[in-house]
Amino acid sequence: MLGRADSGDALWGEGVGWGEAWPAPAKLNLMLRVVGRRADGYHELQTVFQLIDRCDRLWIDVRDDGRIRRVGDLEGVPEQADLTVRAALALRQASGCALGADIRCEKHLPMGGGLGGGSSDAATTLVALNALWSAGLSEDELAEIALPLGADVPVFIRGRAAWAEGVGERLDPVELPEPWYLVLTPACSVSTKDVFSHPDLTRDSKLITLADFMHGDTVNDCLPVVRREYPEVRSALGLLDPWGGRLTGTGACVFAAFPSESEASAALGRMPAELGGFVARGRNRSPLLDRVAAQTAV
Ligand SMILES: C[C@@](CO)(OP(=O)(O)O)[C@H](O)COP(=O)(O)OP(=O)(O)OC[C@H]1O[C@@H](n2ccc(N)nc2=O)[C@H](O)[C@@H]1O
Ligand SMILES: Nc1ncnc2c1ncn2[C@@H]1O[C@H](COP(=O)(O)OP(=O)(O)O)[C@@H](O)[C@H]1O
Repeated sequence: MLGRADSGDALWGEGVGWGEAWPAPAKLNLMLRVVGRRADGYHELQTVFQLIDRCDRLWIDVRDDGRIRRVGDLEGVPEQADLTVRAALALRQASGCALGADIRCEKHLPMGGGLGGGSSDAATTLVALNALWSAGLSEDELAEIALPLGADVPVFIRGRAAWAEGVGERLDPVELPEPWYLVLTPACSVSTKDVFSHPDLTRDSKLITLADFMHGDTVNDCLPVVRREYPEVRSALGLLDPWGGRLTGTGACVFAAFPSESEASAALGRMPAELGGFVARGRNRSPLLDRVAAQTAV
């Protein structure tokens, strides 16, 4: 888990030189309703995704020998289970490309935090390799390959803040305010699978509209279960009470919105020193879209 003292904060914005890195931004779920369950066990959701300017960074070298390799380790994730490797294999299969890749991922996003880091790494790998291999797949085709890798991967392929339905594959871009967020990263990892299989999870929320959300309906149906099962999340949320703290996805991260960076930073400064957290800006457009445009212009 990365704390606030992390010197390698990966943000994007004015004056940030990306070099050869491919950004993989985090997301927040600004609300999340569980509105049904499909025959295959997956849950139907309504959610609003917004990107934030906190990113993992990937470096990818094309190989001529067709091998796909992860460079470096990721604690608890074997190479063949790594979503970057699985994404590259899926793209190679779908495109029939004979090339390979060495993939290095510099993690800045906590795993199992509800920030979608692994999903974003997978999406960035798909988008980057589609360009680097000149595979020529469309955005729709990439989104189709993305979904079996994880319900959250398509939104990172599209790279836009979105109103989402289904399991997250039906996406409508939305223009939202772009506040500053204080994100707290409790020292625990929440399993998405465990939350969705919990007997007490609400699974029949009524459908709402984008207008309802805009008027302040920001319920997260996973919250009661996560708050009960994970004391670290419960206490982090309590700390954000004065600013209306929310859970992102199935957690473990919690967040609150502020009108300015200085107010968000001041609130972070009031948090216990041992609790990890960071300040990031909400974004409606992913830096990945600019990075791929720069690549294809070369
Ligand atoms: C809940 C959300 C909201 O954005 O975020 P996270 O908190 O995980 O970041 C996502 O829908 C998560 O997407 P993702 O993390 O890609 O989940 P997946 O790997 O596809 O699913 C992990 C497991 O959770 C369950 N699952 C997931 C999504 C869903 N709509 N219904 C489910 O029942 C399934 O048991 C699945 O095997
Ligand atoms: N490159 C990767 N980065 C992060 N997690 C990965 C990666 N590859 C596989 N995983 C697995 O995916 C799980 C979910 O990761 P992540 O997307 O970061 O969390 P969340 O779905 O809660 O937002 C991790 O706990 C890990 O086991």
